[in-house]
Amino acid sequence: MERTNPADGRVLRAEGLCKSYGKQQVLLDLNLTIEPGCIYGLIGRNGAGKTTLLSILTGQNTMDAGKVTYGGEPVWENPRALSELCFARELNATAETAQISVKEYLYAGQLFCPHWDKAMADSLIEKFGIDRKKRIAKLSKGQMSMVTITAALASKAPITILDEPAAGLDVIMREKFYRMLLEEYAATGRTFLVSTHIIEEASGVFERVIVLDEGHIIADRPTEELIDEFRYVSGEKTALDAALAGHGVQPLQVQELGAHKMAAVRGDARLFAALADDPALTVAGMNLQNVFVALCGHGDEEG
Ligand SMILES: Nc1ncnc2c1ncn2[C@@H]1O[C@H](COP(=O)(O)OP(=O)(O)OP(=O)(O)O)[C@@H](O)[C@H]1O
Repeated sequence: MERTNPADGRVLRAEGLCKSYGKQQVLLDLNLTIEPGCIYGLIGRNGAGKTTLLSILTGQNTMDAGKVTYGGEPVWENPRALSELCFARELNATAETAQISVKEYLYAGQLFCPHWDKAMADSLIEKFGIDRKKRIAKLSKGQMSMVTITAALASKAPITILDEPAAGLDVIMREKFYRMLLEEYAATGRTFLVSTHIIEEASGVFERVIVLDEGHIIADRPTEELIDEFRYVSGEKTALDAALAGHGVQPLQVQELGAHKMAAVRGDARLFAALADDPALTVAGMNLQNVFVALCGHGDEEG
């Protein structure tokens, strides 16, 4: 299939990014590289700074320190760089754009996005069954998500960023959305950066996952490689504690049920093989959601 709109090797890069709102520091000396031709997932807890990061990457928000470049050029107030980047924000009834109709919203997309694919926008809106004369404010939450997704896909921007695109969608529409994303990616090689809280569902779509926690990126890895660094190890409490201490392992997260204990452990194949060799222990794989909870669930332990 023809790849119509690749980023031609141009990289979106954030270096030393710092951002505060008043006294609240949200991003702390953050570095990130978005390579062309990849689907990235951005995950982080509520308030971790995902939207702030995405808006700074696309020149829609200021930073206090650091720089963001695309193809080596600063992004801020740079029409050439910005024309290659699409940031599809979540719509809501109070957004500035909420009083215009779907048709007007998509027309604005056409004016702002030089690679806009009108036929694709029309076909998606039709497929989603959305009345284009309706004002955005009068759409359901799911329909607002569909309009955002339509604009993101039809923008044909080499780097397309979607902030919580699946939030308002039911499970069937979410599956459909990820299928459309994969099809578009296969056809064009465009880069997508997608933030989501519905982690497990999206994990198969993300080639690479970026975890944002307390202003820092704590993981930026191919999804499978990241998942493979973690295991649940369980067994009788004293046997588990002794084994972990023997290997010098500090568990990330523990759950106890009576004399039984389960620990989320980060390590390598050698450690996991050694733990699996212990007849008193059981070693099991984790999924991306489990890994996220182990990495970012600090401070929320029960008891
Ligand atoms: N314009 C603003 N003025 C003041 N504080 C802000 C502003 N925008 C965001 N914040 C604060 O910055 C922090 C990060 O917000 P942000 O929206 O970037 O997080 P997020 O990871 O996208 O969160 P969520 O997953 O809940 O949408 C939050 O504590 C938020 O209250």
